[in-house]
Amino acid sequence: MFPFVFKIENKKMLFIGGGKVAERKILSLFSFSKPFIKIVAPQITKTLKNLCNDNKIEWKKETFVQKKEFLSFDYIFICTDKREINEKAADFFISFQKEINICDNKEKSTFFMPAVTKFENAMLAVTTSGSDPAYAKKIKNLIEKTLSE
Ligand SMILES: C[C@@]1(CC(=O)O)c2cc3[nH]c(cc4nc(cc5[nH]c(cc(n2)[C@H]1CCC(=O)O)[C@@](C)(CC(=O)O)[C@@H]5CCC(=O)O)C(CC(=O)O)=C4CCC(=O)O)c(CCC(=O)O)c3CC(=O)O
Ligand SMILES: NC(=O)C1=CN([C@@H]2O[C@H](COP(=O)(O)OP(=O)(O)OC[C@H]3O[C@@H](n4cnc5c(N)ncnc54)[C@H](O)[C@@H]3O)[C@@H](O)[C@H]2O)C=CC1
Repeated sequence: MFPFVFKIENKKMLFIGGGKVAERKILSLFSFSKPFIKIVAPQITKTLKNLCNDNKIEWKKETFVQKKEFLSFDYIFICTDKREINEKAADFFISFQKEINICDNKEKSTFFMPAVTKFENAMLAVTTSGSDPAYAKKIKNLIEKTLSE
C-alpha cells in the first residue's frame, strides 16, 4: 500500500449504490475536486438527488447489471447494502483490471477513501488501510482541531 495523491478533475467515477455511504464519499470528493460522477442505483439520498437536479452528477435509476459501457470509468465505487451484489460487481471490474473501492470488502478493494480535510495550503489524509476507519476519522478530527486553534 502507498498513499499516492491523484489528480481527479477530469476522471470518470462510477458509483454503484447511492445511499448514505455513497453520499459521504461523493461529498468528500467534491470538497477537493470536480470529477465526473455517475450513480447507478434504484434509489439515492435526497442530497444526491439535489446534486442531480443541479446537474452536478448523473443518476441512472436502475439496479446494477454488468455492462461493457461501465468499463469506460476510471474509478469504481461499489456501495450497495447487499454484500453478494457488491462482491459480484467487484469481480466483474477486477477481471478488467479496474480500480475499485468496495464499501464492505477491504480485501478486494484496490484503493481506499482516507479521512480527509483541507487547509489553505495543504491537505490532510489519514488512513488505517481499512483496519480501523473510525480511528482514521478520530486522528483527522484531532489534527484539524489542533491546527485551527
Ligand atoms: C476500507 C474502507 C473502504 C472505503 O469505504 O473506502 C472502509 C470500510 C468500512 N468502514 C466501516 C465503518 C465505518 N466507517 C466510518 C467512516 C469512514 N470510513 C472511511 C473509509 C473506509 N471505510 C475505508 C478504509 C479507510 C481507512 O481505514 O483508512 C472514511 C475514513 C473515509 C470515507 O469513507 O469517506 C470515513 C471517515 C470519514 C470522516 O469522517 O472523515 C465509520 C465512522 C463514521 O461513520 O462516523 C464507521 C463505523 C465504525 C464503527 O462504528 O466502529 C465498515 C464496517 C461497516 C459495517 O459494519 O457494516 C467498513 C467495512 C469493512 O471494514 O470491511
Ligand atoms: N465504507 C464505509 O465507510 C462504510 C461501509 N458501510 C457498508 O456500506 C453498506 C451501504 O451502506 P449505506 O450507504 O448506509 O446503505 P443505504 O441503504 O443507505 O444505501 C444502499 C444503496 O444501495 C442501492 N442498491 C441496492 N441494491 C442495488 C443494486 N442491485 N444495484 C445498484 N444499487 C443498489 C440502494 O438503492 C441504495 O442507494 C452497508 O451495508 C455497510 O456494509 C457502512 C458504514 C461505513
